[in-house]
Amino acid sequence: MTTSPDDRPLRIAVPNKGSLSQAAAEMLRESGYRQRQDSKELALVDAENGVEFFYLRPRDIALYVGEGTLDVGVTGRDLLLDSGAKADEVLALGFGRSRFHFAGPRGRYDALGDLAGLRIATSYVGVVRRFLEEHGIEAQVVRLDGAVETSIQLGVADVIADVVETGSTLRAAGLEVFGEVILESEAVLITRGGERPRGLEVFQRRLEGVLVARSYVMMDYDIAEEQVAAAVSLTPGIEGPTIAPLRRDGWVAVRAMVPRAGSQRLMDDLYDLGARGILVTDIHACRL
Ligand SMILES: Nc1ncnc2c1ncn2[C@@H]1O[C@H](COP(=O)(O)OP(=O)(O)OP(=O)(O)O)[C@@H](O)[C@H]1O
Ligand SMILES: O=P(O)(O)OC[C@H]1O[C@H](OP(=O)(O)OP(=O)(O)O)[C@H](O)[C@@H]1O
Ligand SMILES: [Mg+2]
Repeated sequence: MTTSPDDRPLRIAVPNKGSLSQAAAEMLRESGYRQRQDSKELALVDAENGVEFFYLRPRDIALYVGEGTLDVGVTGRDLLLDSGAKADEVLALGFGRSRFHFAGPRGRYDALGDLAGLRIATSYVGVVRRFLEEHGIEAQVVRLDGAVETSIQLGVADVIADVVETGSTLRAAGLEVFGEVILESEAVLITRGGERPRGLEVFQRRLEGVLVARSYVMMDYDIAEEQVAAAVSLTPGIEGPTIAPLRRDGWVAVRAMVPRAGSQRLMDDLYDLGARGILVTDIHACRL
């Protein structure tokens, strides 16, 4: 049972809005937890699984967890770093990926050195100030809540530092990135610095199970015994493939988990080796 020392549920902060909220709820559902039906619900108890979810602004989540008010949370790595909260990343969750970049009017700037003395608009003041300090760059940081791309056109800033996913917002504003990537972000599971609250282990294992189930598939095929060694080297599985006898003499059935990426190519290679009846099925959940 996922409970804390005093037997209260594990208290989990989940994004209530924005880019991370839907994917976070989906991942939690796939992990077997109840999720809210209505986006107005602020909290939800899943007594059967010993957890309680609090739906909060992703930007605030690291603060709640850092203060110890909530045990764990799902937020963006960039938001965690920006907050300066005493919370640590314990698991990368593979969704909400983005890059954090400086950008300016197309063709005007091309290196970090160009930033000296400029006004930089951003919603991520903590991340930007730290970056400037680490690189010994003196520039003015202008804090905005959002739509930072428009700030240059309106004369509030010379450049911006913002989240870039597809790049289409930048293009539409006539901007382009320059300099190196400031950071690569994705949704992460966080806990209070150095702490492993009771109940975290089960919660984390469930999320890890979803990550594996998403990135692996189950592959089954039949093959002649003399080709088994070659085939198994292509599909070594996790602990080792299952090999079972077939009714057909001299043939066996092989079953192994393989990475989803490249699984079509693997099927081609197995077919060329003589494997037949090659089947790929999704994994819905697992514990390795
Ligand atoms: N296209 C994107 N735009 C903004 N944030 C993104 C995007 N893709 C991923 N993210 C990540 O989502 C997190 C920001 O979430 P947040 O909900 O605060 O912003 P938002 O999606 O801009 O929401 P809002 O509707 O409040 O503007 C960050 O971790 C960020 O890296
Ligand atoms: O590279 P893209 O795929 O275009 O995505 C990045 C854009 O999306 C976010 O803005 P959002 O729509 O959240 O608006 P906001 O700036 O008001 O938060 C982010 O701040 C960028 O502007
Ligand atoms: Mg936004």
